[in-house]
Amino acid sequence: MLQLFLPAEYGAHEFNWQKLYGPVYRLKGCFGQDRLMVSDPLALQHVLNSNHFEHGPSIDNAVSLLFEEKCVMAAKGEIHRRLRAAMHIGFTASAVRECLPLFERVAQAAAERLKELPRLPTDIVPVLSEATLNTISQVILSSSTQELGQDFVLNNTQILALASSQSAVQILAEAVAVRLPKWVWRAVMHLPTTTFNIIRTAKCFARELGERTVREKMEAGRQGQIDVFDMLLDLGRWEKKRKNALTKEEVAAQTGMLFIAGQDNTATLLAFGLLELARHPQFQKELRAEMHHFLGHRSQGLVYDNMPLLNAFIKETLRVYPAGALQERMAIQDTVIPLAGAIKTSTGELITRILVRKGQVVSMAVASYHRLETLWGEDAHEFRPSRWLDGTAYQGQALGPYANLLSFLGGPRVCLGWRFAILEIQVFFFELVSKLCFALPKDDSASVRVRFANTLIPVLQNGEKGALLCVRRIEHE
Ligand code: HEM
Repeated sequence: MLQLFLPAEYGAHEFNWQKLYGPVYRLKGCFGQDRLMVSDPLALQHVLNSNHFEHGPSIDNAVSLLFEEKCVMAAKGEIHRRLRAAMHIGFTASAVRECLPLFERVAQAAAERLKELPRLPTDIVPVLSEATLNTISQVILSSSTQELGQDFVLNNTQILALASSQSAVQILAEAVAVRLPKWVWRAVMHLPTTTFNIIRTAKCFARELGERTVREKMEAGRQGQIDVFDMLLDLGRWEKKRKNALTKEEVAAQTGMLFIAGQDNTATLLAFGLLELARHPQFQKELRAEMHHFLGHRSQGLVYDNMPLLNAFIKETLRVYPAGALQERMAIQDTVIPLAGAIKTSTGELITRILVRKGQVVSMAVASYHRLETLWGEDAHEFRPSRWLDGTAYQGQALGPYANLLSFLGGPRVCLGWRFAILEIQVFFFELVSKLCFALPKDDSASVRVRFANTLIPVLQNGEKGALLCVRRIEHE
Protein backbone atom coordinates (compact mmCIF):
# COMPACT_ATOMS: atom_id res chain seq x y z
CA MET A 1 0.00 0.00 0.00
CA LEU A 2 2.85 2.37 0.77
CA GLN A 3 4.26 1.76 -2.73
CA LEU A 4 0.84 2.62 -4.12
CA PHE A 5 0.21 5.76 -2.06
CA LEU A 6 3.64 7.08 -1.17
CA PRO A 7 6.08 6.74 -4.07
CA ALA A 8 8.33 9.74 -4.84
CA GLU A 9 6.05 10.43 -7.83
CA TYR A 10 2.46 9.16 -8.03
CA GLY A 11 2.16 6.10 -10.26
CA ALA A 12 5.87 5.16 -10.12
CA HIS A 13 4.86 1.60 -9.16
CA GLU A 14 1.20 1.50 -10.20
CA PHE A 15 1.86 2.28 -13.87
CA ASN A 16 4.56 -0.41 -13.97
CA TRP A 17 2.24 -2.97 -12.36
CA GLN A 18 -0.32 -2.20 -15.05
CA LYS A 19 2.34 -2.89 -17.71
CA LEU A 20 3.41 -6.12 -15.98
CA TYR A 21 0.08 -7.56 -14.87
CA GLY A 22 -2.47 -5.90 -17.18
CA PRO A 23 -5.59 -3.86 -16.39
CA VAL A 24 -6.81 -6.10 -13.51
CA TYR A 25 -4.65 -7.44 -10.68
CA ARG A 26 -4.81 -8.14 -6.97
CA LEU A 27 -2.97 -6.14 -4.34
CA LYS A 28 -2.45 -6.90 -0.66
CA GLY A 29 -3.52 -4.00 1.55
CA CYS A 30 -2.74 -3.40 5.22
CA PHE A 31 -3.60 -6.33 7.54
CA GLY A 32 -3.89 -8.70 4.58
CA GLN A 33 -6.79 -6.75 2.99
CA ASP A 34 -7.30 -7.90 -0.58
CA ARG A 35 -7.85 -5.16 -3.21
CA LEU A 36 -8.70 -5.62 -6.84
CA MET A 37 -6.97 -2.95 -8.95
CA VAL A 38 -9.04 -2.29 -12.06
CA SER A 39 -8.29 -0.11 -15.11
CA ASP A 40 -10.06 -2.21 -17.77
CA PRO A 41 -12.68 0.12 -19.40
CA LEU A 42 -15.57 -2.36 -19.45
CA ALA A 43 -14.91 -3.42 -15.86
CA LEU A 44 -14.80 0.23 -14.74
CA GLN A 45 -18.01 1.01 -16.57
CA HIS A 46 -19.68 -1.97 -14.91
CA VAL A 47 -18.50 -1.12 -11.39
CA LEU A 48 -19.59 2.52 -11.80
CA ASN A 49 -23.07 1.72 -13.07
CA SER A 50 -23.95 -1.48 -11.23
CA ASN A 51 -26.02 -1.30 -8.05
CA HIS A 52 -23.92 -4.20 -6.72
CA PHE A 53 -21.21 -1.68 -5.70
CA GLU A 54 -21.14 1.23 -3.26
CA HIS A 55 -18.54 3.62 -1.88
CA GLY A 56 -15.84 1.64 -0.09
CA PRO A 57 -15.19 1.99 3.66
CA SER A 58 -12.35 4.56 3.36
CA ILE A 59 -14.51 6.97 1.33
CA ASP A 60 -17.48 6.38 3.63
CA ASN A 61 -15.34 7.20 6.66
CA ALA A 62 -13.82 10.32 5.10
CA VAL A 63 -17.22 11.62 3.95
CA SER A 64 -18.90 11.00 7.29
CA LEU A 65 -15.95 12.63 9.05
CA LEU A 66 -16.06 15.80 6.96
CA PHE A 67 -19.66 16.31 5.91
CA GLU A 68 -23.28 16.17 7.09
CA GLU A 69 -25.14 12.87 7.00
CA LYS A 70 -27.81 14.38 4.72
CA CYS A 71 -25.40 15.62 2.04
CA VAL A 72 -25.60 14.00 -1.38
CA MET A 73 -22.09 12.52 -1.15
CA ALA A 74 -22.95 10.64 2.06
CA ALA A 75 -26.42 9.50 0.97
CA LYS A 76 -27.09 6.04 -0.45
CA GLY A 77 -29.79 4.24 -2.44
CA GLU A 78 -33.17 5.94 -2.84
CA ILE A 79 -32.19 8.97 -0.72
CA HIS A 80 -29.14 9.55 -2.92
CA ARG A 81 -31.28 9.35 -6.07
CA ARG A 82 -33.77 11.86 -4.67
CA LEU A 83 -31.09 14.34 -3.56
CA ARG A 84 -29.32 14.06 -6.96
CA ALA A 85 -32.55 14.58 -8.87
CA ALA A 86 -33.36 17.69 -6.83
CA MET A 87 -29.85 19.16 -6.97
CA HIS A 88 -29.52 18.68 -10.69
CA ILE A 89 -31.46 21.93 -11.23
CA GLY A 90 -28.46 23.98 -10.08
CA PHE A 91 -25.98 22.22 -12.40
CA THR A 92 -27.71 21.91 -15.78
CA ALA A 93 -26.02 23.34 -18.89
CA SER A 94 -28.28 26.41 -18.80
CA ALA A 95 -27.83 26.99 -15.05
CA VAL A 96 -24.05 26.82 -15.52
CA ARG A 97 -24.15 29.23 -18.50
CA GLU A 98 -25.72 31.80 -16.18
CA CYS A 99 -22.53 31.69 -14.09
CA LEU A 100 -20.32 32.84 -16.96
CA PRO A 101 -20.15 36.57 -16.06
CA LEU A 102 -19.29 35.64 -12.48
CA PHE A 103 -16.55 33.19 -13.58
CA GLU A 104 -15.09 35.92 -15.81
CA ARG A 105 -15.08 38.50 -12.98
CA VAL A 106 -13.40 36.18 -10.49
CA ALA A 107 -10.85 34.93 -13.06
CA GLN A 108 -9.98 38.53 -14.03
CA ALA A 109 -9.40 39.36 -10.36
CA ALA A 110 -7.15 36.29 -10.00
CA ALA A 111 -5.14 37.39 -13.08
CA GLU A 112 -4.72 40.83 -11.49
CA ARG A 113 -3.44 39.24 -8.27
CA LEU A 114 -0.97 37.06 -10.15
CA LYS A 115 0.23 40.11 -12.13
CA GLU A 116 1.24 41.76 -8.88
CA LEU A 117 3.49 38.85 -7.87
CA PRO A 118 7.24 39.45 -7.96
CA ARG A 119 9.05 37.67 -10.78
CA LEU A 120 10.58 35.29 -8.24
CA PRO A 121 9.26 31.72 -8.07
CA THR A 122 5.93 31.93 -6.25
CA ASP A 123 3.42 29.34 -5.10
CA ILE A 124 0.35 29.87 -7.32
CA VAL A 125 -1.88 27.38 -5.48
CA PRO A 126 -3.13 29.76 -2.71
CA VAL A 127 -4.25 32.38 -5.28
CA LEU A 128 -6.08 29.75 -7.35
CA SER A 129 -7.60 28.16 -4.27
CA GLU A 130 -8.93 31.47 -2.96
CA ALA A 131 -10.37 32.33 -6.38
CA THR A 132 -12.23 29.02 -6.74
CA LEU A 133 -13.54 29.36 -3.15
CA ASN A 134 -14.84 32.78 -4.13
CA THR A 135 -16.58 31.37 -7.23
CA ILE A 136 -18.27 28.54 -5.39
CA SER A 137 -19.46 30.71 -2.50
CA GLN A 138 -20.98 33.25 -4.89
CA VAL A 139 -22.65 30.63 -7.07
CA ILE A 140 -24.02 28.60 -4.17
CA LEU A 141 -24.91 31.32 -1.66
CA SER A 142 -24.38 34.71 -3.37
CA SER A 143 -21.72 35.48 -0.73
CA SER A 144 -18.22 36.68 -1.46
CA THR A 145 -15.21 35.25 0.40
CA GLN A 146 -15.08 38.46 2.49
CA GLU A 147 -18.67 37.94 3.57
CA LEU A 148 -17.85 34.42 4.71
CA GLY A 149 -15.40 35.91 7.19
CA GLN A 150 -11.70 35.42 7.93
CA ASP A 151 -12.23 32.57 10.38
CA PHE A 152 -14.19 30.59 7.78
CA VAL A 153 -11.50 31.11 5.13
CA LEU A 154 -8.72 30.17 7.56
CA ASN A 155 -10.53 27.00 8.58
CA ASN A 156 -11.12 26.19 4.90
CA THR A 157 -7.34 26.41 4.31
CA GLN A 158 -6.70 24.15 7.31
CA ILE A 159 -9.23 21.56 6.19
CA LEU A 160 -7.75 21.43 2.69
CA ALA A 161 -4.25 21.08 4.15
CA LEU A 162 -5.51 18.24 6.30
CA ALA A 163 -7.19 16.49 3.37
CA SER A 164 -3.99 16.75 1.34
CA SER A 165 -1.67 15.25 3.95
CA GLN A 166 -0.94 11.56 3.54
CA SER A 167 1.69 9.78 5.59
CA ALA A 168 2.47 6.14 6.29
CA VAL A 169 0.95 6.59 9.75
CA GLN A 170 -2.27 7.97 8.29
CA ILE A 171 -2.57 5.14 5.78
CA LEU A 172 -2.18 2.66 8.60
CA ALA A 173 -4.64 4.58 10.78
CA GLU A 174 -7.15 4.55 7.93
CA ALA A 175 -6.74 0.80 7.54
CA VAL A 176 -7.44 0.37 11.26
CA ALA A 177 -10.39 2.79 11.13
CA VAL A 178 -12.00 0.82 8.33
CA ARG A 179 -12.21 -2.15 10.70
CA LEU A 180 -13.75 -0.19 13.57
CA PRO A 181 -17.49 -0.46 14.27
CA LYS A 182 -19.34 2.73 13.29
CA TRP A 183 -19.98 3.77 16.92
CA VAL A 184 -16.26 3.62 17.79
CA TRP A 185 -15.45 5.64 14.69
CA ARG A 186 -18.02 8.29 15.71
CA ALA A 187 -16.59 8.40 19.24
CA VAL A 188 -13.04 8.81 17.91
CA MET A 189 -14.17 11.98 16.13
CA HIS A 190 -14.67 13.66 19.51
CA LEU A 191 -11.01 13.29 20.51
CA PRO A 192 -9.51 16.64 21.53
CA THR A 193 -6.67 16.59 18.95
CA THR A 194 -5.81 19.46 16.56
CA THR A 195 -6.96 17.42 13.55
CA PHE A 196 -10.38 16.62 14.96
CA ASN A 197 -10.72 20.19 16.26
CA ILE A 198 -10.24 21.53 12.71
CA ILE A 199 -12.78 19.06 11.36
CA ARG A 200 -15.34 19.83 14.09
CA THR A 201 -14.90 23.57 13.49
CA ALA A 202 -15.34 23.12 9.73
CA LYS A 203 -18.55 21.14 10.23
CA CYS A 204 -19.81 23.71 12.71
CA PHE A 205 -19.04 26.64 10.37
CA ALA A 206 -20.68 24.93 7.40
CA ARG A 207 -23.79 23.98 9.41
CA GLU A 208 -24.14 27.48 10.83
CA LEU A 209 -23.58 29.12 7.42
CA GLY A 210 -25.99 26.76 5.64
CA GLU A 211 -28.76 27.14 8.22
CA ARG A 212 -28.36 30.94 8.40
CA THR A 213 -28.42 31.29 4.61
CA VAL A 214 -31.52 29.12 4.26
CA ARG A 215 -33.27 31.06 7.06
CA GLU A 216 -32.43 34.43 5.51
CA LYS A 217 -33.51 33.32 2.05
CA MET A 218 -36.82 32.00 3.32
CA GLU A 219 -37.48 35.28 5.11
CA ALA A 220 -36.37 37.56 2.27
CA GLY A 221 -37.87 35.65 -0.66
CA ARG A 222 -36.18 35.57 -4.04
CA GLN A 223 -34.43 38.80 -4.99
CA GLY A 224 -31.49 39.94 -7.14
CA GLN A 225 -29.00 37.26 -8.23
CA ILE A 226 -30.45 33.72 -8.12
CA ASP A 227 -27.99 31.22 -6.66
CA VAL A 228 -28.02 27.43 -6.31
CA PHE A 229 -29.54 27.53 -2.82
CA ASP A 230 -32.37 29.73 -4.19
CA MET A 231 -33.03 27.12 -6.84
CA LEU A 232 -32.96 24.28 -4.33
CA LEU A 233 -35.25 26.05 -1.94
CA ASP A 234 -37.42 26.80 -4.93
CA LEU A 235 -38.97 29.62 -2.96
CA GLY A 236 -41.78 30.40 -5.37
CA ARG A 237 -43.16 26.87 -5.25
CA TRP A 238 -42.11 25.87 -1.75
CA GLU A 239 -45.67 25.22 -0.60
CA LYS A 240 -46.49 22.86 -3.48
CA LYS A 241 -44.15 20.13 -2.21
CA ARG A 242 -42.79 18.92 -5.53
CA LYS A 243 -41.91 15.24 -5.69
CA ASN A 244 -38.17 15.73 -5.22
CA ALA A 245 -38.29 18.95 -3.19
CA LEU A 246 -35.60 19.16 -0.53
CA THR A 247 -36.40 20.14 3.03
CA LYS A 248 -34.71 23.27 4.40
CA GLU A 249 -32.47 21.01 6.51
CA GLU A 250 -31.43 19.00 3.45
CA VAL A 251 -30.53 22.17 1.53
CA ALA A 252 -28.45 23.48 4.44
CA ALA A 253 -26.71 20.09 4.79
CA GLN A 254 -25.15 20.45 1.32
CA THR A 255 -23.12 23.56 2.28
CA GLY A 256 -19.80 22.15 3.53
CA MET A 257 -19.71 19.39 0.92
CA LEU A 258 -20.35 21.76 -2.00
CA PHE A 259 -17.67 24.16 -0.77
CA ILE A 260 -14.99 21.45 -0.65
CA ALA A 261 -16.13 19.51 -3.76
CA GLY A 262 -16.49 22.69 -5.79
CA GLN A 263 -13.28 24.41 -4.79
CA ASP A 264 -10.26 22.22 -4.38
CA ASN A 265 -10.32 19.91 -7.42
CA THR A 266 -10.74 22.88 -9.74
CA ALA A 267 -7.89 24.88 -8.17
CA THR A 268 -5.57 21.88 -8.29
CA LEU A 269 -6.41 21.14 -11.93
CA LEU A 270 -5.62 24.78 -12.82
CA ALA A 271 -2.28 24.53 -11.01
CA PHE A 272 -1.33 21.32 -12.87
CA GLY A 273 -2.31 22.89 -16.19
CA LEU A 274 -0.22 26.01 -15.61
CA LEU A 275 2.69 23.82 -14.55
CA GLU A 276 2.48 21.88 -17.83
CA LEU A 277 2.36 25.14 -19.79
CA ALA A 278 5.55 26.23 -18.04
CA ARG A 279 7.12 22.89 -19.04
CA HIS A 280 5.96 23.33 -22.66
CA PRO A 281 6.71 26.97 -23.56
CA GLN A 282 6.11 26.47 -27.30
CA PHE A 283 2.63 25.05 -26.69
CA GLN A 284 1.98 27.89 -24.24
CA LYS A 285 2.77 30.40 -27.02
CA GLU A 286 0.47 28.64 -29.50
CA LEU A 287 -2.34 28.50 -26.94
CA ARG A 288 -1.97 32.21 -26.19
CA ALA A 289 -1.97 33.00 -29.93
CA GLU A 290 -5.30 31.13 -30.26
CA MET A 291 -6.71 33.13 -27.35
CA HIS A 292 -5.57 36.45 -28.79
CA HIS A 293 -7.06 35.45 -32.14
CA PHE A 294 -10.46 34.82 -30.52
CA LEU A 295 -10.17 38.06 -28.54
CA GLY A 296 -9.55 39.94 -31.78
CA HIS A 297 -12.52 38.35 -33.55
CA ARG A 298 -15.20 38.37 -30.90
CA SER A 299 -18.31 40.22 -31.89
CA GLN A 300 -20.26 39.46 -28.71
CA GLY A 301 -19.13 37.13 -25.92
CA LEU A 302 -16.36 34.54 -26.15
CA VAL A 303 -17.43 31.00 -27.00
CA TYR A 304 -14.89 28.90 -25.15
CA ASP A 305 -16.11 25.61 -26.63
CA ASN A 306 -14.96 26.84 -30.07
CA MET A 307 -11.28 27.07 -29.10
CA PRO A 308 -9.57 23.83 -30.22
CA LEU A 309 -6.22 24.21 -28.44
CA LEU A 310 -7.78 25.40 -25.19
CA ASN A 311 -10.11 22.39 -25.05
CA ALA A 312 -7.42 19.90 -26.09
CA PHE A 313 -5.22 21.34 -23.34
CA ILE A 314 -7.99 21.00 -20.72
CA LYS A 315 -8.73 17.40 -21.73
CA GLU A 316 -5.04 16.50 -21.57
CA THR A 317 -4.70 18.08 -18.12
CA LEU A 318 -7.75 16.13 -16.89
CA ARG A 319 -6.34 12.93 -18.43
CA VAL A 320 -2.86 13.17 -16.91
CA TYR A 321 -3.99 14.61 -13.57
CA PRO A 322 -7.35 13.05 -12.58
CA ALA A 323 -8.17 14.30 -9.06
CA GLY A 324 -9.65 10.94 -8.09
CA ALA A 325 -6.73 8.89 -9.41
CA LEU A 326 -7.82 5.96 -7.23
CA GLN A 327 -11.47 5.54 -6.33
CA GLU A 328 -12.64 2.87 -3.96
CA ARG A 329 -15.82 0.82 -4.30
CA MET A 330 -17.04 -2.25 -2.40
CA ALA A 331 -19.21 -5.12 -3.63
CA ILE A 332 -22.40 -5.25 -1.54
CA GLN A 333 -23.29 -8.72 -2.87
CA ASP A 334 -21.56 -11.53 -4.78
CA THR A 335 -21.31 -10.41 -8.38
CA VAL A 336 -19.43 -10.72 -11.68
CA ILE A 337 -17.30 -8.05 -13.38
CA PRO A 338 -17.01 -8.33 -17.18
CA LEU A 339 -13.70 -7.46 -18.88
CA ALA A 340 -13.05 -5.75 -22.24
CA GLY A 341 -10.10 -8.06 -22.91
CA ALA A 342 -9.22 -11.57 -21.68
CA ILE A 343 -6.64 -11.77 -18.87
CA LYS A 344 -4.46 -14.66 -17.71
CA THR A 345 -4.85 -15.76 -14.07
CA SER A 346 -1.92 -16.95 -11.91
CA THR A 347 -2.87 -20.52 -12.87
CA GLY A 348 -2.57 -19.68 -16.59
CA GLU A 349 -6.33 -19.72 -17.25
CA LEU A 350 -7.73 -17.09 -19.68
CA ILE A 351 -10.80 -15.31 -18.27
CA THR A 352 -13.14 -12.57 -19.50
CA ARG A 353 -15.12 -12.13 -16.25
CA ILE A 354 -14.16 -11.97 -12.62
CA LEU A 355 -16.27 -13.30 -9.80
CA VAL A 356 -16.13 -11.07 -6.73
CA ARG A 357 -17.51 -11.81 -3.29
CA LYS A 358 -19.60 -9.49 -1.14
CA GLY A 359 -17.21 -7.15 0.75
CA GLN A 360 -14.54 -7.19 -1.97
CA VAL A 361 -12.81 -3.79 -2.20
CA VAL A 362 -12.26 -2.64 -5.78
CA SER A 363 -9.78 0.17 -6.49
CA MET A 364 -10.85 1.91 -9.68
CA ALA A 365 -7.43 2.86 -11.03
CA VAL A 366 -8.54 5.94 -12.96
CA ALA A 367 -5.02 7.31 -13.53
CA SER A 368 -3.95 3.91 -14.89
CA TYR A 369 -6.99 3.77 -17.20
CA HIS A 370 -6.02 7.24 -18.50
CA ARG A 371 -2.59 5.84 -19.40
CA LEU A 372 -3.57 2.62 -21.12
CA GLU A 373 -1.43 2.69 -24.28
CA THR A 374 -4.03 0.64 -26.15
CA LEU A 375 -6.53 3.47 -25.70
CA TRP A 376 -4.56 6.71 -25.57
CA GLY A 377 -1.55 5.98 -27.77
CA GLU A 378 1.98 4.66 -27.22
CA ASP A 379 3.00 7.97 -25.67
CA ALA A 380 0.12 7.82 -23.14
CA HIS A 381 2.51 8.79 -20.30
CA GLU A 382 3.43 12.05 -22.00
CA PHE A 383 1.57 15.32 -21.71
CA ARG A 384 0.62 15.95 -25.36
CA PRO A 385 -2.58 17.99 -25.95
CA SER A 386 -2.41 17.41 -29.72
CA ARG A 387 -3.56 13.77 -29.18
CA TRP A 388 -7.07 15.28 -28.86
CA LEU A 389 -6.78 16.90 -32.27
CA ASP A 390 -5.01 14.20 -34.30
CA GLY A 391 -7.39 11.35 -33.41
CA THR A 392 -5.00 9.46 -31.08
CA ALA A 393 -7.19 9.85 -27.99
CA TYR A 394 -9.64 7.05 -27.17
CA GLN A 395 -12.93 7.45 -29.00
CA GLY A 396 -14.65 4.18 -28.08
CA GLN A 397 -17.73 3.56 -25.98
CA ALA A 398 -18.35 6.54 -23.66
CA LEU A 399 -17.23 6.06 -20.09
CA GLY A 400 -17.28 9.38 -18.21
CA PRO A 401 -19.44 12.42 -19.05
CA TYR A 402 -16.57 14.29 -20.72
CA ALA A 403 -14.15 13.15 -23.43
CA ASN A 404 -14.20 9.50 -22.34
CA LEU A 405 -12.23 10.47 -19.26
CA LEU A 406 -13.01 9.27 -15.76
CA SER A 407 -11.80 12.46 -14.05
CA PHE A 408 -15.42 13.14 -13.06
CA LEU A 409 -16.10 9.40 -12.74
CA GLY A 410 -19.41 8.19 -14.20
CA GLY A 411 -22.67 6.41 -13.40
CA PRO A 412 -25.14 7.52 -10.73
CA ARG A 413 -22.39 9.19 -8.67
CA VAL A 414 -20.84 11.11 -11.56
CA CYS A 415 -19.56 14.50 -10.40
CA LEU A 416 -22.60 16.76 -10.06
CA GLY A 417 -20.57 19.85 -10.91
CA TRP A 418 -18.69 18.63 -14.01
CA ARG A 419 -20.26 21.18 -16.42
CA PHE A 420 -19.67 23.90 -13.86
CA ALA A 421 -16.02 22.81 -13.54
CA ILE A 422 -15.37 22.70 -17.29
CA LEU A 423 -16.72 26.20 -17.93
CA GLU A 424 -14.91 27.61 -14.90
CA ILE A 425 -11.64 26.00 -16.02
CA GLN A 426 -12.06 27.29 -19.61
CA VAL A 427 -12.61 30.83 -18.32
CA PHE A 428 -9.75 30.74 -15.81
CA PHE A 429 -7.20 29.37 -18.28
CA PHE A 430 -8.34 31.92 -20.85
CA GLU A 431 -7.98 34.87 -18.47
CA LEU A 432 -4.67 33.73 -17.00
CA VAL A 433 -2.88 32.53 -20.13
CA SER A 434 -4.00 35.38 -22.40
CA LYS A 435 -2.61 37.92 -19.91
CA LEU A 436 0.28 36.15 -18.17
CA CYS A 437 3.28 34.02 -19.03
CA PHE A 438 4.21 31.05 -16.81
CA ALA A 439 7.79 29.74 -16.56
CA LEU A 440 9.60 27.12 -14.48
CA PRO A 441 12.00 28.38 -11.83
CA LYS A 442 15.66 27.75 -12.76
CA ASP A 443 16.42 26.21 -9.38
CA ASP A 444 15.81 22.43 -9.23
CA SER A 445 14.86 22.69 -5.57
CA ALA A 446 11.64 24.41 -6.73
CA SER A 447 10.55 21.41 -8.78
CA VAL A 448 7.11 19.94 -8.19
CA ARG A 449 6.11 16.31 -7.62
CA VAL A 450 2.72 14.66 -7.96
CA ARG A 451 1.24 12.90 -4.95
CA PHE A 452 -2.01 11.20 -4.13
CA ALA A 453 -3.43 12.36 -0.83
CA ASN A 454 -7.16 11.64 -1.15
CA THR A 455 -6.86 13.53 -4.43
CA LEU A 456 -3.94 14.08 -6.82
CA ILE A 457 -1.99 17.16 -5.76
CA PRO A 458 1.22 19.00 -6.70
CA VAL A 459 3.73 19.03 -3.84
CA LEU A 460 6.88 21.04 -3.21
CA GLN A 461 10.20 19.56 -2.16
CA ASN A 462 9.23 19.98 1.52
CA GLY A 463 6.22 17.70 0.92
CA GLU A 464 3.63 20.48 1.22
CA LYS A 465 0.98 21.13 -1.38
CA GLY A 466 2.05 23.86 -3.81
CA ALA A 467 3.40 24.72 -7.26
CA LEU A 468 6.20 27.26 -7.69
CA LEU A 469 6.17 29.18 -10.95
CA CYS A 470 7.60 32.45 -12.27
CA VAL A 471 4.73 34.60 -13.50
CA ARG A 472 5.12 37.68 -15.68
CA ARG A 473 2.59 39.81 -17.48
CA ILE A 474 2.36 39.71 -21.26
CA GLU A 475 3.07 43.00 -22.95
CA HIS A 476 2.99 42.15 -26.68
CA GLU A 477 4.12 38.85 -28.16
C1 HEM B 1 -11.90 19.70 -11.88
C2 HEM B 1 -12.92 19.74 -11.05
C3 HEM B 1 -13.63 18.56 -10.46
C4 HEM B 1 -13.28 17.24 -10.45
C5 HEM B 1 -12.03 16.60 -11.08
C6 HEM B 1 -14.32 16.52 -9.74
C7 HEM B 1 -14.33 15.15 -9.53
C8 HEM B 1 -15.32 14.48 -8.86
C9 HEM B 1 -15.32 13.05 -8.64
C10 HEM B 1 -14.24 12.08 -9.10
C11 HEM B 1 -16.45 12.74 -7.94
C12 HEM B 1 -16.92 11.36 -7.47
C13 HEM B 1 -16.52 11.06 -6.06
C14 HEM B 1 -17.00 9.70 -5.61
O1 HEM B 1 -17.96 9.13 -6.07
O2 HEM B 1 -16.36 9.19 -4.71
C15 HEM B 1 -17.16 13.98 -7.70
C16 HEM B 1 -18.35 14.05 -7.02
C17 HEM B 1 -18.99 15.25 -6.77
N1 HEM B 1 -18.63 16.49 -7.24
FE1 HEM B 1 -17.02 16.95 -8.38
N2 HEM B 1 -15.26 17.41 -9.32
C18 HEM B 1 -14.89 18.67 -9.74
C19 HEM B 1 -15.59 19.84 -9.55
C20 HEM B 1 -16.79 19.94 -8.92
C21 HEM B 1 -17.54 21.16 -8.78
C22 HEM B 1 -17.11 22.52 -9.34
C23 HEM B 1 -18.67 20.86 -8.05
C24 HEM B 1 -19.79 21.74 -7.60
C25 HEM B 1 -19.94 22.98 -7.89
C26 HEM B 1 -18.62 19.44 -7.75
C27 HEM B 1 -19.58 18.75 -7.03
C28 HEM B 1 -19.56 17.40 -6.80
C29 HEM B 1 -20.58 16.70 -6.01
C30 HEM B 1 -21.78 17.33 -5.33
C31 HEM B 1 -20.23 15.35 -6.00
C32 HEM B 1 -20.96 14.21 -5.29
C33 HEM B 1 -21.86 13.48 -6.26
C34 HEM B 1 -22.57 12.28 -5.65
O3 HEM B 1 -22.06 11.66 -4.70
O4 HEM B 1 -23.64 11.95 -6.16
N3 HEM B 1 -17.47 18.92 -8.30
N4 HEM B 1 -16.47 15.02 -8.28
